Amino acid sequence: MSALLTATGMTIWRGDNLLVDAVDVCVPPGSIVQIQGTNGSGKTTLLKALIGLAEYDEGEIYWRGQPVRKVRDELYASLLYLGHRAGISAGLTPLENLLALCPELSAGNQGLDGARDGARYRITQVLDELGIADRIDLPCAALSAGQQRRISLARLRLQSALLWVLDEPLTSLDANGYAWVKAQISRHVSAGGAVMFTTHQPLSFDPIPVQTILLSDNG
Ligand SMILES: Nc1ncnc2c1ncn2[C@@H]1O[C@H](COP(=O)(O)OP(=O)(O)OP(=O)(O)O)[C@@H](O)[C@H]1O
Repeated sequence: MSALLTATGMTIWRGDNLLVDAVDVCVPPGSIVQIQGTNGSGKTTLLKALIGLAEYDEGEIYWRGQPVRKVRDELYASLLYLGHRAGISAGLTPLENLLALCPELSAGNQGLDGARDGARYRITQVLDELGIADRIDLPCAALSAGQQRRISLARLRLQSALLWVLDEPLTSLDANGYAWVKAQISRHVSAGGAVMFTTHQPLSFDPIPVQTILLSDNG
């Protein structure tokens, strides 16, 4: 099956540092790609460059075989990106944050009680899986770092997207959270989706193979 995202010769300088040196990337449907490296090795920079959120010096990026600059909207329509930070508003509740972050839930008929109740029901179910359903109406500022991370990760169950791009998705999580994220990734790729993420440590998803892009300290 043809690849979703591919890139050839990705080269990224930051100041005098060659962070990423002629790296090739291929993300087919049903695959897991991990970008691994130490602190400061360029993982986030490469991940963001691949989806148009950071500049790069050399390389070609393609979405489904088309130069990405011509089909960027198609890439974004198929993308779920979770950044390094939780990306939620501290003054809003988990429910409010997730309604805002999940277009499928917030679009259209939020003025109608039935639609709002349906969205709340779906969000409550996912937060229950994550062990934080009882926090649904508290301001996120009152939640721990790991709980805030879980709010952000709930999007993996609430949004529908072919390609997940996750920057250090296991940050701040305990063993249960870690297992939940791994299960979501396995489920997604088993259903034909693809996942690309950054990590400090290599992760295993047996029996699903993982492709590793290893960045060295200075690219
Ligand atoms: N806009 C920029 N200008 C100058 N240096 C930058 C810029 N962006 C990133 N860097 C540098 O590039 C290096 C790589 O940063 P990056 O965030 O990609 O690393 P990382 O591998 O994701 O690190 P960590 O594991 O700590 O999150 C760092 O030394 C950082 O300071």
